[in-house]
Amino acid sequence: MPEEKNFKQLDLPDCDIRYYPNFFSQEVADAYFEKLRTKTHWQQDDIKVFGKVYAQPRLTALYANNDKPYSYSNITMWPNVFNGVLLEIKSEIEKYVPNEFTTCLLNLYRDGRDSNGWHADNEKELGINPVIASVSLGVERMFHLKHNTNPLAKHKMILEHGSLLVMQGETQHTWKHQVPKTAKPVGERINLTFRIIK
Ligand SMILES: O=C(O)CCC(=O)C(=O)O
Ligand SMILES: [Fe+2]
Repeated sequence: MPEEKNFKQLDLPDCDIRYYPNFFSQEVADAYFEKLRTKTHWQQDDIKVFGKVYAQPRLTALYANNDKPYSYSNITMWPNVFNGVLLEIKSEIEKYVPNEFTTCLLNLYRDGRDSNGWHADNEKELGINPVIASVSLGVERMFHLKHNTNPLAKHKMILEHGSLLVMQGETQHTWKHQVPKTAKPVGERINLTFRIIK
């Protein structure tokens, strides 16, 4: 039997999104942040938007237990081999979200100018109705959700240090999400999204 932990099911149509506010304790989350900040092979890719090339407004890294690449927005990322801290986080998540995640995409938002624009994680290598388990470490940032066809269906929430957000079911087909820039002077945030790519 999978273990239970307190979560809030978001009351939104056509999706299945759960938020676990304190999935990791403050101490554990602090230690993960520090390790991932220094040990991750961060990269900054260029993205093409309407034919113009920009540096992606955040650093990223891909880790996996296989050699499958992940492609989005004209970028193809090749994975590093999972390290100890990512394997530890992955196995803790899998106790509550029964799945065998193969891959983790990491984002480092260096300050409030870094962001992640409106998108859905609907690349074909993720399969239909992917389960995406998203861990937040470091400063809190806003997370926005909007329905693809119903302009009244939208939501804004804060992703806290040590939290876990799970998006599953039809969510990636019916909703988009973003982490907007903020004018507030904020420090670094690391986000980990565990996914399955076979
Ligand atoms: O940083 C986040 O909370 C979201 C990241 C995200 O949506 C992604 O990497 O696909
Ligand atoms: Fe995403």
